[in-house]
Amino acid sequence: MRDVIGAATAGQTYFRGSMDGTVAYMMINKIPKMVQSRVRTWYNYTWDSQKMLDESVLLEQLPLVMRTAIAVDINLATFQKIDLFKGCDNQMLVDMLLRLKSIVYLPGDFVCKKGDIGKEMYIIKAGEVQVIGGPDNKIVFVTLKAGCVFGEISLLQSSKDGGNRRTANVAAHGFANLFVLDKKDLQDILVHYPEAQKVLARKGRQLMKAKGPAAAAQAADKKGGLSLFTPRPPTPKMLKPFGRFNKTNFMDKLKASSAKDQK
Ligand SMILES: Nc1ncnc2c1ncn2[C@@H]1O[C@@H]2COP(=O)(O)O[C@H]2[C@H]1O
Repeated sequence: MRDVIGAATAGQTYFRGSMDGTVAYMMINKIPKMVQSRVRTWYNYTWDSQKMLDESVLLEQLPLVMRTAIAVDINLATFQKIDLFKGCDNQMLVDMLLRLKSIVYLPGDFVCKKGDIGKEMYIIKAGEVQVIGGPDNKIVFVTLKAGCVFGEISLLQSSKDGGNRRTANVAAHGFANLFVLDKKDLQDILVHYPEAQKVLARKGRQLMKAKGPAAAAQAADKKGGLSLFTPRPPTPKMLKPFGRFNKTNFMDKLKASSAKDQK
C-alpha cells in the first residue's frame, strides 16, 4: 500500500516539476499568453485523464515480455475490431501495439492538415475528431469516435503524384486521446508480414477510392457545392497504357516515399 502511495506521489511531483519548468521556460521566452494557456491546459488534462504525462517512458523500463502482456491486455481487443487491420496477423497487431505512442490533443487542435506529408497514422483512444473543410473549415465531413483509425490514406499510398499527402484536415472535437503509429515503425513491422503488407496495400487503394479526393468532391457537392479536395486531373488517354508498367511492390513504394519525405 505504501508503495502505491509513494509511486503516486512521485508521479505527481514529476508532473508538477515538469509543468512548472515548462511554464518558467515559456515566461523567460515571452511566449504569447494564449499559447501558455494552451500548454497549461494540456498538462492539466493529460494529468487528470491518465495520471501520467507519457506512459511510454514508464513501459519502456519493463522487460519486453511484460510490456507485451500489458499492451495485449489493454489494447489488443480494440485493434482486432479495426476494419483496416481485419485479416492481418495477430502477432503483427501486437508488434504495432508495442510501437504506439499516446498523445492528447486539445479542442480545435489540428491533427492533420490537408496537403501535408503523412508521417503518422492515428487510432482514437478516447474522444472524437472531425474531418473538416470548406471556407474557414466550417464543413464537417465526418466525425470519428473511439476505435476509429485516420491518417492512414497518405501512409498507405506512394509518394508518386503526391499520394503521400494528407487528403483532408482533421481536428480534435473536444479533448482527444490518440494513439500514434509512425510510418517508419509501420514499415519496419510490415517487412516481417508480407501477407499483411498485401492486405494493407489493397485496403489503401480501396480507401483512396472511398475517402480520397474523388469521393470527397462528391460529398462536398452534396454538402453545398464546396470542395474539400481539388480532384486530380484525369490521366490523358495516350498515357494510360504506361500506368500498367508501374506496378512497383507496395513496400518499395512505402520505402521510397519515406526516404523522400525524410530528405
Ligand atoms: N470521408 C472520410 N471519412 C472518414 N475519414 C476520412 C474521410 N476523408 C478523409 N478522412 C481521413 O482524414 C485523413 C487525413 O489524412 P490522410 O489523407 O492520411 O487520411 C485521411 C482519412 O483517414
